[in-house]
Amino acid sequence: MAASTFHHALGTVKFLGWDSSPGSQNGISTFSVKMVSKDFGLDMRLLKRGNCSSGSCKLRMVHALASHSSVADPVQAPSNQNSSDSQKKTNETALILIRHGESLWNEKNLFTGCVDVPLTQKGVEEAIEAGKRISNIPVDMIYTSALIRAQMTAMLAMTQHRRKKVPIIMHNESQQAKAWSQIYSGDTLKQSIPVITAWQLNERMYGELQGLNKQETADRFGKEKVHEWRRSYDIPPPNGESLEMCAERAVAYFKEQIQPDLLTGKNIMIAAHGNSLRSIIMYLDKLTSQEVISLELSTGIPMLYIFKEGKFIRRGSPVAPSEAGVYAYTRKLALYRQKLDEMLH
Ligand SMILES: O=C(O)[C@@H](CO)OP(=O)(O)O
Repeated sequence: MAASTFHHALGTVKFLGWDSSPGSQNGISTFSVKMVSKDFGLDMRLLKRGNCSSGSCKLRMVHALASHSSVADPVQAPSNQNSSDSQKKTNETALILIRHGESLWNEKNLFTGCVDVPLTQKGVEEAIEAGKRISNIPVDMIYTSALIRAQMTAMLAMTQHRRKKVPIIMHNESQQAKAWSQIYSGDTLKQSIPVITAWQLNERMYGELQGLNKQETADRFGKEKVHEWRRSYDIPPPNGESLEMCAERAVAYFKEQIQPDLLTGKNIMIAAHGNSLRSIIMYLDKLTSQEVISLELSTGIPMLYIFKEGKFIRRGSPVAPSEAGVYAYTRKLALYRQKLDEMLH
């Protein structure tokens, strides 16, 4: 069979030739292909049923060695699968934002910023509770900051998800880290959720306020001054980042890395911080620099958006995993939940 290109629900794939040992499992022949799609990259092995000579056969991915891997979730709404025009049909996806649970420095009322502080016991419980609230919402990819409090929150929340996929942190910091963390089972990969960590989603850098007590700082510099440092849009704390500076990197990252994933039909969760999320919400909700001043985010409360036809529709925070309104809101969420119910009962 000559080299040729196929269109598959996962992207365009280029046939490279037969696998060196074209085995046969239950009548299924294997061959190797190279994904052309920039979203998947690298080599992927596909299975094809029956005779391959026609070139019009259906492909099913079983094995991927992609660094930025993603796999079709078998518990997706039917309209999400098996069609080359799935790009058109998957233009409605879920975006979940979660501010991390309470950290040890939140508890002590200290400015934290980019200092890497873990969760308190209460923060652990908040993350678990957040996970319960989103346990029926599909998650294909997770983005977190580089800080442990956001990563703990994402991981603890996912322990509650009914789909029971395993969140796996991608290590792309070096070729070796990437090579050493490869997964060699297609089935295992299908049960995994890639977790991308990015410093751009970190909390705003609080400069010389980091480690200082918020109350003592207010007593020393005045309540108004400290409020200006904490909540104004463009006034930075001493040697730190203003919200505007934080937005420059966090919103740029969202637009360049996360939004393209939403556009290709992936459901995404972002676990990050008070101010990096405030800047992203400012972009999603088109808030002015005046409006964002009064936006406050509680720890461990998930917020749901639906991304549809290029627009972000704020759905609010699911009050409980059983909240009917959230799942009835789109046909896809309702179908996803129904499929989970069928699978788990
Ligand atoms: O200390 C911090 O890093 C942040 C978030 O906890 O505080 P603030 O609410 O002042 O932005």
